[in-house]
Amino acid sequence: MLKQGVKDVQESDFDIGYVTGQSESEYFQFVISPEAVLKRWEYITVVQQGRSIIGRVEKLLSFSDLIGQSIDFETVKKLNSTKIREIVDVARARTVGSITDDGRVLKSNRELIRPGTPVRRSTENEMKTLFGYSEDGNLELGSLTDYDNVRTGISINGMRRHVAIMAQTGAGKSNTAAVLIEELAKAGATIVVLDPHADYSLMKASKSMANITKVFKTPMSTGRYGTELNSLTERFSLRFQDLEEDDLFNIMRIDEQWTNMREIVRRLYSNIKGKGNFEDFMRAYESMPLQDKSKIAGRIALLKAVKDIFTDVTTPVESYLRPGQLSILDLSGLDQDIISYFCLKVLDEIYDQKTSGNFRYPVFFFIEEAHNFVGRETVGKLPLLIKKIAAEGRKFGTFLVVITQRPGKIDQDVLSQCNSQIILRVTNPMDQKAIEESCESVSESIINDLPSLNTGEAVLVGEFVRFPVIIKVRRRETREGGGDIDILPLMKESKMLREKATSPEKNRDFIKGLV
Ligand SMILES: Nc1ncnc2c1ncn2[C@@H]1O[C@H](COP(=O)(O)OP(=O)(O)OP(=O)(O)O)[C@@H](O)[C@H]1O
Repeated sequence: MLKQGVKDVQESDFDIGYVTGQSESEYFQFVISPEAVLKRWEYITVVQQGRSIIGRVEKLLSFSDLIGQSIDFETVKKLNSTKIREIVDVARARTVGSITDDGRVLKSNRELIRPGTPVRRSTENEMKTLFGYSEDGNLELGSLTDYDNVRTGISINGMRRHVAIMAQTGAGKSNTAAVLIEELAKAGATIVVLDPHADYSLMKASKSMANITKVFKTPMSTGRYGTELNSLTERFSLRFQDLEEDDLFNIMRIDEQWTNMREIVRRLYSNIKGKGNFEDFMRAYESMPLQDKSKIAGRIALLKAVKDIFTDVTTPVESYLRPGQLSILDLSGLDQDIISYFCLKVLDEIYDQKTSGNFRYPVFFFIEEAHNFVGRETVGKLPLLIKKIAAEGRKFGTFLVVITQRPGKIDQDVLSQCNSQIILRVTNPMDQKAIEESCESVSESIINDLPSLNTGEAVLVGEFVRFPVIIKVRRRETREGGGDIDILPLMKESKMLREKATSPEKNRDFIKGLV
């Protein structure tokens, strides 16, 4: 940014303010030069004993002694027409870190910042030193907000802990998760994505990812695939005779209290288990006494509705767990019980491979809509397994990336096991509270920033960054599966169809038909 009237000189060369009032090592305030235009979240520097201390502007205030709260309209008008200028602009900044004169980066500042110390805008180089991205051991996620040239990211080593991606709907969660998947995949990670709305399946359609991606879907998938991609997907299937009784109860939604129903199904299945397929099961059902048949008829209908997912083989773990492979499980079109059953199978098989040492490479599980898999009140084997992975998984090189639009609804133990967070816009106070309570490194000031983030802007906090930082996440390179629909042209089209259908000619024809 150039100072007015001074050509070719960066404004960062000038003092734009002076530290005033009471300051601490973490916070300080400064009076702003009337010529300077400063925005929230800009970075500023004070130099003390050869060390550059970088701060982030968190609050901007403007004061006037003359134009006080009870002043009337006419007086303000008169004052405005005079040359009297006594307004004072003040900024409050939080220190982020400091850079020593030999270029070392220090995480915190322990020195007092004295009143009267000059303040200047931070230079791009200082920003790059503090937040910059270097090829080695980093994943580039975007650039520093308002500093497009400062590419920034997270440390791969920081990914040795679980990560939470949280945002309200439409704030850019899926795009952020896709960027993280792309970056991890480039670095050679083995990734498994549980994708309830087929938001990620189109990653397979991108040149850069096509060879390393496998999309598994069921015949019930409602994902928006093109014909060319459809042929590249693989079928995910289950062998009916491999189901446990509990699995069958879950699929047929027979809760524990329905003991009679459970007993009938148990009897029916005990003759088939391990041997007979879905058709055998249905034949056995048809030959049951009418009294028993009618008791479970509704539940049989539920099972019939998902019969297409059953074949004679269960998709083997080797097909979705391969070094460096991105496996996307398209779970669209299935209801939550079946989704949970599928995911339990997949996670259980993979975790088994990891804990037994059969698969050496780090595995990242991306769980979209995680509050539906491991909610505060969700019970069952799947939430138990996810909680186990959250508690112990990292010892075996198994890492979770939980993605949710309802942080307040996800199991709080799982959330608190995530040592790094990517938080996009969140305005719901309950969700903000849940984030603040479960995430150690999230401060009140970060929570206050969340509602004002633009789409795609994210706060990164925790183990994978040196300092909490607000970035603009880059757009995903791969195609979106579930982005916002452009409704305007569709509404125009439906209006046209409506007009056509209700045109005077149509009406005339209709009335003619009546007489
Ligand atoms: N970093 C970004 N820059 C520009 N546009 C973005 C960015 N991230 C997301 N968008 C756009 O914002 C819209 C919503 O993004 P996205 O689907 O990622 O949000 P979401 O939080 O996952 O929403 P939902 O909960 O509805 O799935 C999309 O149209 C997407 O293209």
